[in-house]
Amino acid sequence: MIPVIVLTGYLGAGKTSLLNGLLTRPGTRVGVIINDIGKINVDTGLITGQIDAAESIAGGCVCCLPDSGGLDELLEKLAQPKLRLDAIIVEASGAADPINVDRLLRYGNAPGVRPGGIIDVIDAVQHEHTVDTAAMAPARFGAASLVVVNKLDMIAEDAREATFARISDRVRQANPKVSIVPASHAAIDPDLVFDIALNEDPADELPLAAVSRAEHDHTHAPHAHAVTVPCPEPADPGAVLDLLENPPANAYRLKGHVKIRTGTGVQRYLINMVGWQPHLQLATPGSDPAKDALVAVGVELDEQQVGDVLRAALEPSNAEPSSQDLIRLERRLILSSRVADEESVRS
Ligand SMILES: Nc1nc2c(ncn2[C@@H]2O[C@H](COP(=O)(O)OP(=O)(O)OP(=O)(O)O)[C@@H](O)[C@H]2O)c(=O)[nH]1
Repeated sequence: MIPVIVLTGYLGAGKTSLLNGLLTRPGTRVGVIINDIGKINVDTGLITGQIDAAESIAGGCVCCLPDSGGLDELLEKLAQPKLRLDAIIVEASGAADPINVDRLLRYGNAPGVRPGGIIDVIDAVQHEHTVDTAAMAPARFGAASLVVVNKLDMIAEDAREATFARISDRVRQANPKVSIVPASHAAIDPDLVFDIALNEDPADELPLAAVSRAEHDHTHAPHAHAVTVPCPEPADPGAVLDLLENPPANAYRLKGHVKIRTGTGVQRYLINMVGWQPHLQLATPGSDPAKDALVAVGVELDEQQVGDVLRAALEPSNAEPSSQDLIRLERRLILSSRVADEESVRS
């Protein structure tokens, strides 16, 4: 399933800049949906990286669509196997409310896609005059999976750290567990957001990867780190679900194939968790059980601690799983296969 990553942020916060940064890393085939309200046109050159497929939602804000119909249609188009996309990025308009965008994605029905996180971009200079002006922290942060505090280059050097800390505190009032990264020119490490599939240019793509990789290495964006823990033997479903419900600090993503003991024997699953939103499906056909492993990706990961937490969750288990944990597993699979069913599962 293709992850759908949504960029939100107040007008001028740096969404297009962030998108451009993500697109400078060929190796991953990326589709883009622009919510232009007639303003941005993919052809104007504002988007400078390599896009493998593009669509646009014009004439209105994505979050004000009467239902997810419009967005679902575009996602379905981009999810066609012939496009071979690895990720779809939706740049919402500056007017879009992340809460509504989150609702659209959760209750959408586009086949072949899964949530890939909502990245909310904050303009560190204007934030407290535009978005965060009331006593309560803005509710919009509750829907974000990653918050990028941008334009820190425009803050005096001696005030930068304090500004980042102040804004982070406000964000955490609405969303205590969200990942927050500092940025200038909206530069974040693309590895944090999606998998960089290759370190070399694919034969049929523009041979730009080497150049842009070199550029990327000079952006000074905080680097994403990965911690990998192999899963050669079946683990207990309860332990794995506990991990997904309470992932280690700063682990923005968890992904990988794992073996889990179920009521009917051992089953292999593909796990994809982004910003505390877990997605579970049966293992990808053709994937090699000998390479099963779980990978945590994040900025400023405590590698030892994260490794210990993952190892504990993946501890080989010979015990029969409890019926309660099997129900939890089933429920998680249903929620992942059709997020729109969440309400019916709850009731
Ligand atoms: N100095 C500085 N300028 C920035 C930074 N990020 C973005 N900009 C500039 O701010 C302006 C707005 O950036 P965009 O990336 O277009 O912002 P946006 O959120 O896509 O804007 P809208 O689509 O109009 O809502 C552009 O001129 C960018 O070059 C930054 O971190 N530092």
